[in-house]
Parts: sequence; structure tokens; C-alpha cells
Amino acid sequence: QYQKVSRLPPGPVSLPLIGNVPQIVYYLWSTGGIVSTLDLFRKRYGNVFTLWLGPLPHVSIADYETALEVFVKNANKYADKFHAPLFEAIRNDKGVAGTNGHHWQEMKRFALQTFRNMGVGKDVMELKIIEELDARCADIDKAAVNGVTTIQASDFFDLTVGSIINNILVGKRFDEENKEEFLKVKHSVDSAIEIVSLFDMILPVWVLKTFFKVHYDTVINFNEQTRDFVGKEADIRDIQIKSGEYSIDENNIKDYTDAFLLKIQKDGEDKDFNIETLKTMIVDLWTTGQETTTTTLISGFNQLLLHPEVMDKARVEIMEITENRSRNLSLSDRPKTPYLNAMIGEIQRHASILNINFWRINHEPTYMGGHMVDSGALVAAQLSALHINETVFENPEKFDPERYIRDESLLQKVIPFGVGKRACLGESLARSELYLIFGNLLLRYNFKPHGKLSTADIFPYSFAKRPFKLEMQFVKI
Ligand code: HEM
Repeated sequence: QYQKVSRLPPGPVSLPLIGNVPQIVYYLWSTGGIVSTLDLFRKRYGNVFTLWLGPLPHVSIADYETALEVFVKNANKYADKFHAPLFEAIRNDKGVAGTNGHHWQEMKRFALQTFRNMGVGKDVMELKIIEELDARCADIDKAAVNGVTTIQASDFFDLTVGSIINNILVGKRFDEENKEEFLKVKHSVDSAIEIVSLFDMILPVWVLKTFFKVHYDTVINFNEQTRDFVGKEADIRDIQIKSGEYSIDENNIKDYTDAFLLKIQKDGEDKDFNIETLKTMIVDLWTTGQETTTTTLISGFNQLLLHPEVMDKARVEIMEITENRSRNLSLSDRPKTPYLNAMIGEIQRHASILNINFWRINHEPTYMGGHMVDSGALVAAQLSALHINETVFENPEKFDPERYIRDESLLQKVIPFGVGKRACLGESLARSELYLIFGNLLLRYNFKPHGKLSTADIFPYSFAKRPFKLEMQFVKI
């Protein structure tokens, strides 16, 4: 153990087999969460430190410069993720989020290309996002009493974001007819994500199955329900095509499913492109494309309600740009809205939705931030810890969009989508959604809290943060 430790960045004293599990459990309990534990280790051992989760060394990078040096400058070396055994089992080595190598590369390239062709980040997608927002706002206005509507934020944003991604993937939005079914599936996804912890990321499936059966079953059920709900659309479309009921118009690709099936029609099924992979891809993109954006929106509105002066300042800026709301705010306005951009950057820094980022496999001995890192170690840029590194973000606990106005280059150091080869596939879509939803909602409504606001992280022990219960009032402007 001593020899192994000498070939890794510093960290707390570790024991053979159990590694640092006792210290980690103690600090999780005493500091109150994963992010505060990572922050404590960073302050004690420096920006690059090692924690042994059982017999496996995990190297955490908690500063922007080193993350860039490792994952961007040496991008090809860190394309392979360490996949939690549980997720490998449910994804069956298919899809984009839980695979490596040739299959992952093909799936990512095809999804990025399809999103681009469908206009993500451009006018076409902007129209779809605004259409969705209009539909949701019509519901809000219909339910208003004296111009005020009180809602549960999670249902509002789940429906908005869920409908956008569902439309992109399988060409269907959620309306009065199917929204209850969607919300039921979504609530089950929520309860599964809430219980996924640091230990689910490392424990073998048989341990989870034997000793944490209820826990294991919840995750399996979530996967099956999502696959049934959204994956079945691929089967339906395939059957319709085969029976001649539906044909794909090559010049007017309706959704991701159309693009994928067209590729199969042209090149035939192979081990990467087939109906089963299509279903897994839809589930992968559907899951990753919702929770993340919804959590950011809810966490953001919670911050805006705690800091109404920020909301007012952003509104003044966008009122001016849109000439007193004579039109919607558009993606092309981005260069002219420095305060709104700063506000969203600060929301994303604060939200840092993954308590723990995904680990990459270090295949050969190398140096990171001046420390030797042996082959076989797992390495991750810990985005949540990096975003509260006080050497980069002064007074990190403060919600302060002005910090990016004082220093424009600081905004680049907010990296909520990760960096390098395994960075977020939906970054462009998510950035468009956040800009258009925050911006246009601020143009249409004022927001007031209804009940208690949260000042602390919710679910500080789970792998990802979860949107908390936030009740808020939409007050028509
Ligand atoms: C605010 C919204 C979002 C945030 C903050 C976010 C954040 C992230 C992060 C931190 C990662 C992991 C990066 C790493 O491993 O270093 C990731 C991966 C991923 N994200 Fe997102 N994401 C968001 C929205 C989306 C959307 C809208 C989609 C899909 C349409 C999406 C699809 C994915 C996929 C497929 C991966 C895995 C990529 C791979 O393994 O190569 N995300 N995201």
C-alpha cells in the first residue's frame, strides 16, 4: 500500500482493502455532504488529491487549470470512463453515457451531428423552445387569480424541459392528454436518482442485489419504466415504417428517431446501429437531458427568489434589449446581455448539479498538477469542488453575478458541462434552454416565494443534486 501511495497525489492515510472509507464516512457525516468533504480534502492536500474507495485509488482534480491540462490538452488519453457496475448492467454496454471505445464514439458523433442538423443552438430549435414555453405560460395564465399563479416549480420545469427533449427525440410534446403519465414516470426517475450514492458507483452488482435489495430494485424499476415509456416509441416507429404507415422524409428529419432509423435503412443494422441501441440511446438522452436542466432551473429560481435584486437587474437589461418586451428574447441577443449571461453562469456555478463527477481511467503513468499518477488510478475533475475553490472564486458561498462583470475571464472557469472528450453532449441544447427560459420568463413575470426557500444543498449525499420542493408565484407583469 505504501508503495502504491507513493505513486499517487497526496491524500489521507489509507489502509489495504478498505482504503479511506472510514475517513470518508466520518467526514461525510461531520461536514454534512460530499461537496464539503471534497472541499476539506482539497484544502488539506491541495488541488489534486487521492482518495481510496476500497482498493481503488480515485484522484480528484479541484482546480480549473489542472482540469484543463489533463482533460483538454491530453483529451485522447482520458476518453474512457469508469462505469459503475450497476449502470453497466442496466445499459448492457450500449448507448453513450455508459460505454467506451468505438461504440461510444459512434453514438456520440451521430447524436451531436443529428442535434446540429436539427438546428440545436440555432433559430429552428429556438422556435421549439419558445413554443414550449408559450404553452406552459398559457397554463399559468389560465390558472391565475388576480394575475398571480402559485405552482410547484418541479412540475412546471419538468414539463417544459421534458417536453422539449421528448419532442427532439421522438417527436412528441407533453400536453393535457399525456402529461400525467409523463409526470408519473418522472417522479419514479426522481426517487431513483435521489438514492444513488457514492457507494452505488463502486459496489459490484451482486453486493447491491444481496445486501441492498430495495435500493437495487428501485434503480432497476426506474430504468425499466423509462425504457417502456420512451423507448417503446422506437419500436412503434419501426413497425409503422415496416407496415408502410410511416415513411421518413430525408429532407425533413422530424426527430432523432427518424435520423437513426434512416441510417439503419440506408446502411442496414450493425452492432452499433440497431433498434436495441436506438432504444438505449433514447433513454440515455431522455434521462441526461432532463434532470440536469430542470435541477439548474429550480436551483436558479431559488437563488433569484433569495436575491430579488439580481432578478430586477437582469430584467432591466433584457427589457431594454427587447425594447420593452416588443419581442421575445432570442439566442442572438446573447452578446448584448452581459448581466443575464453572468446571472446564468453564477446559477450554474452554485447549482453544480453533480456532487461527484464521472471517473476516467488513467491508462498509463503520468503527471497531473506536478504529481505522479500511476496507471489504473481513476481520475475526475470534481466540478462541484472546483466551483467553490476560493483561489478562483472569491467568497465562493456568495451568490454574486457581478464577479463576472468585474472579471470577464472568470465566466470561462465555470465549467458545469465538464471538459474534454466526455464533456456533456447536450451542452448547446442546455445553454439555449437556460438562456431562453430564464430570460423570457423574467420578461413575462415577476416571481415571489410561496413558503420556505432553501439556502442549503438538498441531497448532499447523493451522486447528483436533486431539485428541491420549491413553491413559487408567477406574477404577470
Ligand atoms: C444544465 C444542463 C446540463 C448540465 C449541467 C449537464 C452536465 C453534464 C456533465 C457534468 C456531464 C459529465 C461530464 C464529465 O464526465 O466530465 C454530462 C454528460 C452528459 N450529458 Fe449533460 N448536462 C446538461 C444537459 C444535458 C442535456 C440537455 C443532454 C442531452 C440532450 C445531456 C446529455 C449528456 C450526455 C449524453 C452525457 C454523457 C456524455 C459522454 O459520456 O460522452 N446533458 N452532462
